[in-house]
Amino acid sequence: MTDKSAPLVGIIMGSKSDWETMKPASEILDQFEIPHECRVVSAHRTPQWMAEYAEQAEPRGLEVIIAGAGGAAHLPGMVSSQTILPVLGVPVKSRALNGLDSLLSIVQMPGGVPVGTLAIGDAGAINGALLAIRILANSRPELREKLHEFQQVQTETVMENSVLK
Ligand SMILES: Nc1c(C(=O)O)ncn1[C@@H]1O[C@H](COP(=O)(O)O)[C@@H](O)[C@H]1O
Repeated sequence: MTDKSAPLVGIIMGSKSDWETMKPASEILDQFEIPHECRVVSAHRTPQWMAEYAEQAEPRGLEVIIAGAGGAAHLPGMVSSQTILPVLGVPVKSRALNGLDSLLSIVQMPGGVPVGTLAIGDAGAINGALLAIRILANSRPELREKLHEFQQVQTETVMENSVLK
């Protein structure tokens, strides 16, 4: 029997300071009632834990990993190199370079080690969660239904507020 509460998505981030950016991803997954976990895992500061996390993710039943990191953001790529799960990278806005460093560190992967790179900041985190849900929805019709509803409500909300003057 499959455990309905076992996490399907792992949200990881290089530092606790990334939580504010990554929290909206967790909120979207909550909204869709997707079991997930949120952990600090760093390629730089906790390399062994990162390797363990990446290697164990698939056997533990995770299906997608969303990895947020800022600055020299090596976490998504290093995790991708040690798992066959889809890894979605969220560049966290850095103080020094506004997240451009994070974006470039995540996006420019060598061929053979894929990371799906999202936008800088919380929009990237939100879309990372929605992409994770779309991936899960490929084999879960009930999730596909929820995604249709989500899009419809979003469109209706924008249309209801479309007249500005
Ligand atoms: N980019 C990485 C990695 C990594 O890629 O492994 N580990 C931590 N960091 C980043 O360092 C920034 C500053 O971290 P602190 O706020 O803890 O100094 C964070 O945005 C984190 O993602």
